[in-house]
Amino acid sequence: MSTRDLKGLYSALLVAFDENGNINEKGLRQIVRHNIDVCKMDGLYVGGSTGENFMLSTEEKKRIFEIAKDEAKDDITLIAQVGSINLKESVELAKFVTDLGYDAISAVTPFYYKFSFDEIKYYYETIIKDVDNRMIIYSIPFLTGVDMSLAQFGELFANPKIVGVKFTAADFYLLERMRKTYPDVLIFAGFDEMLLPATVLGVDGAIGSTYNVNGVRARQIFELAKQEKISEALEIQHVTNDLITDILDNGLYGTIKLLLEEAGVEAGCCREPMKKYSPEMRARAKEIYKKYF
Ligand SMILES: CC(=O)N[C@@H]([C@@H](O)[C@H](O)[C@H](O)CO)[C@@H](O)CC(=O)C(=O)O
Repeated sequence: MSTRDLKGLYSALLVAFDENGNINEKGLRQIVRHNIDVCKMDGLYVGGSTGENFMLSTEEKKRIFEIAKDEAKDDITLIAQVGSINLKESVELAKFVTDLGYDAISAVTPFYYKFSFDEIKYYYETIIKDVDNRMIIYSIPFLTGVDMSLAQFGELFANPKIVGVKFTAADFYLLERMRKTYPDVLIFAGFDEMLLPATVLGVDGAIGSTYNVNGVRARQIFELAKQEKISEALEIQHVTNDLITDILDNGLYGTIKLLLEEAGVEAGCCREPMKKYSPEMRARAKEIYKKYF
């Protein structure tokens, strides 16, 4: 099992697709390199929401895990998101990425059906049971509808292989309670627009989509906040949030890919049913790039 320190800043890795929705390997490798060489990320979170993962087949997910590992080698920390409501698939992927040498696995809370907490607990324990690896819970209630309480998180953390949580929520009361109650658990902030307040509350790192292009500013916010230079960090969070607002208005993942294209990275298209880029969307992305980079 990898003993690598998991703390730090991670890009939630984007995946380049061609016009037909197939993985563009060359583009994907370029995105990985850009995150390492330009954005200076500590790690990559592969197979998350940003990776359009829930629209992919098992074989495509495996190929993406292979390409990301092959390109990144051991240069940065790699976390693989293997969660799915097909538990057998998650178990298979957890073994696959552990054999590839991923430093940790992560799994989104099972969604769509209203699973009970006992079922959710069973899901995590089953995924992690037969692999020599560490698990980060991926909690994103606004997309999954799964809200867990402080005590329920605690029940999951009681398993020594469940070492952390990716907390994509704006519930800062719960975040503060979690930090105080479980001081040894790794907490990763999931909303890039709230990186500063999350860092003030003591998160160990962050995982985000916009870090694929805005990693340098994210690093400044994170480091300044840890040094308690709050007003300086806030200035950068303000610029970052202007950028994120512009990105969200123009279409989240597509716009980040178009910004990468402006930076010379072949980031490609999004997977259907996400929409194709219109000429207006492309033009707006060029303006956003000029304004912020
Ligand atoms: C739904 C979503 O995309 N959330 C992003 C955020 O980085 C988000 O895009 C950003 O804060 C803008 O709202 C991450 O939490 C998701 C993520 O890390 C992932 O790809 O799994």
